Amino acid sequence: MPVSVQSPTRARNAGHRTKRSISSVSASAEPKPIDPSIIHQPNDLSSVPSLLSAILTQGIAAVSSPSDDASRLALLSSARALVLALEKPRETMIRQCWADTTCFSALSIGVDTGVWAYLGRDDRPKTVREIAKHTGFEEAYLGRLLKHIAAMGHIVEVAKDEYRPTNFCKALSIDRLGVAYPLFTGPGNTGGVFRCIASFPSYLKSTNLTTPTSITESNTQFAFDTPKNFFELCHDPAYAPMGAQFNTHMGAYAFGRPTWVDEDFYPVEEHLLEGFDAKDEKAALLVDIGGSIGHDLQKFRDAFPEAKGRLVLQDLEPVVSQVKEGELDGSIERMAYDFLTEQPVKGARAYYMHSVLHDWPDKGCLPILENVKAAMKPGYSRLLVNENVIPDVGANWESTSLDVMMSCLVSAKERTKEQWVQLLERDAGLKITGIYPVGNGVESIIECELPTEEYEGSTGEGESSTEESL
Ligand SMILES: C[S@@+](CC[C@H](N)C(=O)[O-])C[C@H]1O[C@@H](n2cnc3c(N)ncnc32)[C@H](O)[C@@H]1O
Repeated sequence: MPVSVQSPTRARNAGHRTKRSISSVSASAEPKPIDPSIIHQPNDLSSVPSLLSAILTQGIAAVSSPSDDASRLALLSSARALVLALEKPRETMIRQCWADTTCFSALSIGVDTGVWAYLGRDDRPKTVREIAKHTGFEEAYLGRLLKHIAAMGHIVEVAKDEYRPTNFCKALSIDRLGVAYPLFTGPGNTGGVFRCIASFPSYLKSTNLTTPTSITESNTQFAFDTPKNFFELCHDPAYAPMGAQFNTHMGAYAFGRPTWVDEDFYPVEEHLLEGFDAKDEKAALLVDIGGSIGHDLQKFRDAFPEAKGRLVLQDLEPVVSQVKEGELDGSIERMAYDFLTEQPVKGARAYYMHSVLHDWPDKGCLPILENVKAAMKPGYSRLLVNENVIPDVGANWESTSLDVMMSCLVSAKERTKEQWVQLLERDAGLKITGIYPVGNGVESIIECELPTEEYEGSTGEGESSTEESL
């Protein structure tokens, strides 16, 4: 039975009501309750005509030049907006609360049990009976799960109890992509990353709705009732294989996205290769700090196979030991290293950190930056911070979701340009020499050096010609 809750303001004012006439109610009066009939109205019917016309134009551009990903992304954004505009609030709520969550669970079960690997191994439609036989599922229940996945559009129902894979379903059988699902649902009954997401509203209330900044009392510690932070938890054998899944997931995150070694992104040749001091054969060209299982260094090696100098992958021991022999180019050194301790590789041409500082609140970043600074050679070494620079207006959902995720898991954040200038220049005492963006929702390269004596502070304006798109 619905319970009517009187707001504290209304309760306080009730005794004075007789002193105020209805006509004296002004803009400052309490707003009227929302009319419940809006539940039956589409979310934003008025924007449908303009979205349809944008979709027509963007659709023609995307189809006529399939290699132009910007057109496809613009079309996708309008198509998503159209769905939301047409949906009624009840439909959005049921989709988000029932359909998306159960679909996620079913996808995760399918990854775990090899359903997608079997269905997606070729384009031939397969019966529920056949898939059940190959995966050990009870046929009747698998049929129910597949019906839901088909209703959500991820597989195609070609006949009763018979399905064809989509491109997405096939991709789920690739470990790097599929592993995100069991990472979020968690090993055993631990609840994985979802446990943190589910506890976040209560955690925020417990902190009086303030920005999460505590490294020792983050939402992960609250959710799992542990003193361990997210990364320590990942490496706790009780939660295996969460750590390995997380590292693999990080490799997939960058799948198909622009990378800093692409042409027209960061001037690798001019800023790193030229001027590299190759006289000392032990000289390091690039040190990837918190580099996970080496995907970024491998991309660098693929792009610059002839580049001289050491390429050093640094991460915590359980992470670097996850890299199997032959997985990375033989020239990439693996080094177990805790970045809260002294940096052992001195005077490298470049130190690189990708999605590392976003894991830490400002006060947690400072010791990490101090250790890099102490190893940098003045006038020679560069620090390349590969991170989102959130625009003040019009942020992309990939980066905003990551921002909330960071606050939820590790009390950290994605940063705006102003916040990067504050952290890297004013707090850590580095000099930002350029910010190189490549597109909204994709990490930029923030290039830093040790400040020279003449340096009197900078606005963080970079050399990049596309700086204004930040
Ligand atoms: C979000 S991941 C980014 C990984 C990689 N740079 C990338 O972009 O895919 C952060 C990395 O920092 C590593 N890390 C966390 N604490 C660390 C520490 N104290 N010392 C070294 N690495 C650490 C984690 O193991 C993880 O690989």
